[in-house]
Amino acid sequence: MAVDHAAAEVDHLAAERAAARFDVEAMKIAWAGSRHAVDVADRMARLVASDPVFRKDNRTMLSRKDLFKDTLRKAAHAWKRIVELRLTEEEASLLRQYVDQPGYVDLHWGMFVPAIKGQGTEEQQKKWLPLAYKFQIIGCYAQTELGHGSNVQGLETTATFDPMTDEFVIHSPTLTSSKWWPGGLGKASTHAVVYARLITEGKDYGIHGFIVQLRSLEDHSPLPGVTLGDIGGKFGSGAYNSMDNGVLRFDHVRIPRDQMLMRLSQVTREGKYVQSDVPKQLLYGTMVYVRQSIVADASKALSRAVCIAVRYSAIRKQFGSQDGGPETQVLNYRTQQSRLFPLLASAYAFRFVGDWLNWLYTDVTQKLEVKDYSTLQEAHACTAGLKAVTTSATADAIEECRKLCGGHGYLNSSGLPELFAVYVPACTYEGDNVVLLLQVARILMKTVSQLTSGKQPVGTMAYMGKVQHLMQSKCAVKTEAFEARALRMAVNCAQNIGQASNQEEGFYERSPDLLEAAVAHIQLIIVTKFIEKVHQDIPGHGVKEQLQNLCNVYALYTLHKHLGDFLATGSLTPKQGALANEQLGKLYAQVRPNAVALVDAFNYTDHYLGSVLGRYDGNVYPALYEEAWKDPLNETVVPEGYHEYLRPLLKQQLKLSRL
Ligand SMILES: CCCCC/C=C\C/C=C\C/C=C\C/C=C\C/C=C\C=C\C(=O)SCCNC(=O)CCNC(=O)[C@H](O)C(C)(C)COP(=O)(O)OP(=O)(O)OC[C@H]1O[C@@H](n2cnc3c(N)ncnc32)[C@H](O)[C@@H]1OP(=O)(O)O
Ligand SMILES: Cc1cc2nc3c(=O)[nH]c(=O)nc-3n(C[C@H](O)[C@H](O)[C@H](O)COP(=O)(O)OP(=O)(O)OC[C@H]3O[C@@H](n4cnc5c(N)ncnc54)[C@H](O)[C@@H]3O)c2cc1C
Repeated sequence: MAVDHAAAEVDHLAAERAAARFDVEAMKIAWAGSRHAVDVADRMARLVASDPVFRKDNRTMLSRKDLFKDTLRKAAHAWKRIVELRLTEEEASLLRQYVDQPGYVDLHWGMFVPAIKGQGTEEQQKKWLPLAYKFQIIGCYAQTELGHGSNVQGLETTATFDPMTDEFVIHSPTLTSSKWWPGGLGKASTHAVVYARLITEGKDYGIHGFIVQLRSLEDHSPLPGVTLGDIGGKFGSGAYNSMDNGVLRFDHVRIPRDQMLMRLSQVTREGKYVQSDVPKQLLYGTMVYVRQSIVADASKALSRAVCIAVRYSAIRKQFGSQDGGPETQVLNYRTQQSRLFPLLASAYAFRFVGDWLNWLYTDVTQKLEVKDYSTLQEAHACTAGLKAVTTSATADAIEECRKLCGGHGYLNSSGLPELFAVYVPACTYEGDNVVLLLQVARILMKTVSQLTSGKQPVGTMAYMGKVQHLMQSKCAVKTEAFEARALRMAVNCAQNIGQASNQEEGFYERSPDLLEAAVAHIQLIIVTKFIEKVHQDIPGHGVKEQLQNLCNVYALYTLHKHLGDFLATGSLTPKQGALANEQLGKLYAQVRPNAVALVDAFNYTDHYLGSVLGRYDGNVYPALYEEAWKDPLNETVVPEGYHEYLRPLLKQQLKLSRL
């Protein structure tokens, strides 16, 4: 008798859900932050999922041109819906998230507008922001050049003030000064915030931001002196190829003086350079803003991958039980759990540290408004470090989820290849992760060097003030071990650098160790913020217990993975390390019955997940089968090319065999 495997799989997920030991609806609130956040996200996700224009299941099969046009169409339709439905800023930004297709609007709202807000004077904001808010202009963020991305001070584009005409002359003096990479620049943007070296009265004052019009508002053609286009196809099918990352060159393009962003410094009518009393690092403010939002995005991308892998692992069965009973769900294999559950825990960890980082960013912004710059360094270290650690971990985790889904994970219809391809550049954009971790390391070294002078470190570095205690004690397996590991690694680096003939040389020589010290410091922050979260009042049956479990999984898994650091610094004994590993196995057993419900709590629609393996109803096999037939290759039974290339070959073989 034929067994309906599909129906059996569907029942499997229902059984998993019934076995969960906590209130999923309450967990949705803990994940999203509030009842309101759940409701509004739910509404926007469904709005997108039910609109045929936002269909995306065919995306990996489109040509680059069709994909780009599809992105323009989706962006225009999204804007139409936002206006028609009078959506709030919160709703509109969620709607764009669920459309889930990188495009020029991301840079317009995500960098162009924030750059003007952060670096423009009130007058400049009054002039430019209304135009941007109504999409009467489209903007991008043109910083990186062909020759320099990480080294912002090395950019070569010039903005030379001409006092005769009260204008800046924007120029690309070399090939390597061509702007290269800005998203939205290639085909869509009419304007850009361009970063260039300001030259006035014959002196180079370094990098500053300028608003430059690139294309005609009449017919979209490039303005005189402007050469621009797309930089070409990128990694993976679909994925980030919907974005028109661009190249841009200027040939002595003139802009009015008041298009220099003048909040941080000004050039007077006479050409005098005037520095405001604000730190010049505020020029990097837009990057800080985006880095904090990238941490929140890491938890979104990671939770999507984990949701797919957990649901599919509950459906997928391989090998029978020893007594010839039913086959085993792969989710029951201890190895599957030890690879998957730390990723599930990381998704929650990144979500909560992302919320905290958002709070920190808001707090710093408010302080800046009253000219309090005391937390600027903390904001830089936390955004740079958390961006680096969470994006690297997420990129690795998406690939691990693909492997956890076996062969089917490699199909585009699993959603994982595209998620990986679209996500991996997060390790590079908004600051290469190594470059950012070295920034954290510099701040750690500065903090260590100030310990002897009695200056008490603050914020996330405060634990370093307990130097006497942390350098000596053996630690119990909890936060203190993370503190001791991070501090001892930093102090070791500082001591080694101190022995070098000069500090810069020492830093350069020790940079691989410094990277690890920075990672240890950032992991301490993630663990600490997760612990703080679970100490809060969290309503809902069993929710707090589940989060406590996941917090322990995250901490112990991190400890297990970096046991070498803990042992080498004497922060733990080998026996404690072994006990921690034992405990981890027990925790996985507690996560197991709740795993499907824990990913349901992300509340993702099937449209947003975009994966036949991660479907909410678990009906994986019919969906995989159906999806295969949609491939353009299956439009004809006999493939195109048969008559040119297969038939002659086959005929020739036939003739040969007859000889
Ligand atoms: C199809 C399916 C869809 C699925 C979708 C799924 C998921 C999608 C997920 C995510 C997508 C989400 C968002 C996408 C977002 C973005 C992508 C698009 C755009 C990307 C844009 C960009 O990349 S823009 C360009 C970014 N460029 C960089 O980041 C450059 C990095 N370099 C630097 O920042 C600097 O050069 C530097 C910091 C490394 C060094 O600078 P320098 O001036 O040389 O400084 P010093 O090192 O000498 O330091 C001097 C002092 O300044 C302090 N400091 C440095 N930076 C800052 C700062 N930002 N804030 C405050 N202070 C800073 C530093 O500490 C020093 O201080 P001291 O003097 O006290 O020591
Ligand atoms: C998808 C995507 C979108 C982007 N969008 C934009 C945008 O909208 N606007 C924009 O302006 N830019 C954008 N960028 C550019 C991006 O910000 C840069 O690529 C990024 O900052 C890295 O700089 P780079 O390419 O110069 O790398 P490089 O610095 O050349 O890195 C190459 C290697 O050198 C290493 N390295 C560099 N410096 C050091 C150091 N001091 N110590 C040790 N190792 C080092 C790096 O770790 C890396 O391994 C985008 C990039 C991508 C991939």
